[in-house]
Amino acid sequence: MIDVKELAFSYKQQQSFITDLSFAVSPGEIFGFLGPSGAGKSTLQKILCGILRNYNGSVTVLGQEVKHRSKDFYQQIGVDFEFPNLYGKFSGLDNLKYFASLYDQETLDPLLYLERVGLSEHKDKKVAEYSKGMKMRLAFVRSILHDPKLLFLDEPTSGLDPSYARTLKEMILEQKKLGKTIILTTHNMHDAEELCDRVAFIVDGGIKAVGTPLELKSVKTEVEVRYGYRLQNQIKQGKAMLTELNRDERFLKHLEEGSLTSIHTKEATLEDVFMDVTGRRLI
Ligand SMILES: Nc1ncnc2c1ncn2[C@@H]1O[C@H](COP(=O)(O)OP(=O)(O)OP(=O)(O)O)[C@@H](O)[C@H]1O
Repeated sequence: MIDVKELAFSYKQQQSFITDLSFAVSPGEIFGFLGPSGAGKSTLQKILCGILRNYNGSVTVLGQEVKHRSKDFYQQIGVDFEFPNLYGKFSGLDNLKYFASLYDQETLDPLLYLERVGLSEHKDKKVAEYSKGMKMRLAFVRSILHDPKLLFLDEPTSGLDPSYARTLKEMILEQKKLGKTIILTTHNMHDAEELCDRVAFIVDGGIKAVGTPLELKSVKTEVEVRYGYRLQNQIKQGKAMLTELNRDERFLKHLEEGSLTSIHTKEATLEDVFMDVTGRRLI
């Protein structure tokens, strides 16, 4: 679906921002770009969807070199970038009707999808009067309206209230079930873990690691154990590395005496691994 080989890209102010980058995305995958602000996630997305064309190397998307994409390329991809480009003087429904009219193929029913993202009652309101979250939900619907094979989503849930963030995540997973390929940009490790089949760690315009969230986390083998125990009518807490628990005298004593009150492991998060691999925090 996407095949990037030896990609190189410079901004005027930032020469050689991307150098020698190669990766591939299979059909039906949700592939995440995870990285902090300024890492190059949006730049990569803009290259993949044909907005930035002055790159070197090869970027094949849907079988086409994006630099020389054909006219029907945009019929097959959907784009939802962070700052939605919507028409403020049109209503939400009219925005969707207008975008639907740009496509050759039949589109989804705008009313049905406005309802799903909680915008039915605001469908006739001018988009200029929408809140940021309302615009984001509308922009998401716009990106899937023409039933594209490939979706580019840039922070689709950032800043949404939890219930709409959940709705959008369910709709993203629904798109995957329909066989769509999705490139999802995020700096939220929870979203990356919940939604992505594979995740690429992006820093300084490069990919520092790629894998499933489980594979990436399994690199970090040091697991900490925290346990609670009862001592003179008080609950105290102890900790040890899992590999050293069998030599932790306090733990063994309370285990034998039956005075342990809790045990839990603190497993590595994607953010822990991200910091280990890249030396950077996600935010
Ligand atoms: N049009 C541009 N001209 C020059 N430099 C740019 C341009 N757009 C982005 N950059 C620079 O390229 C780098 C990567 O930016 P990019 O927007 O791709 O990062 P990002 O990972 O998407 O960040 P965020 O999470 O904040 O959106 C940054 O240093 C940014 O300043």
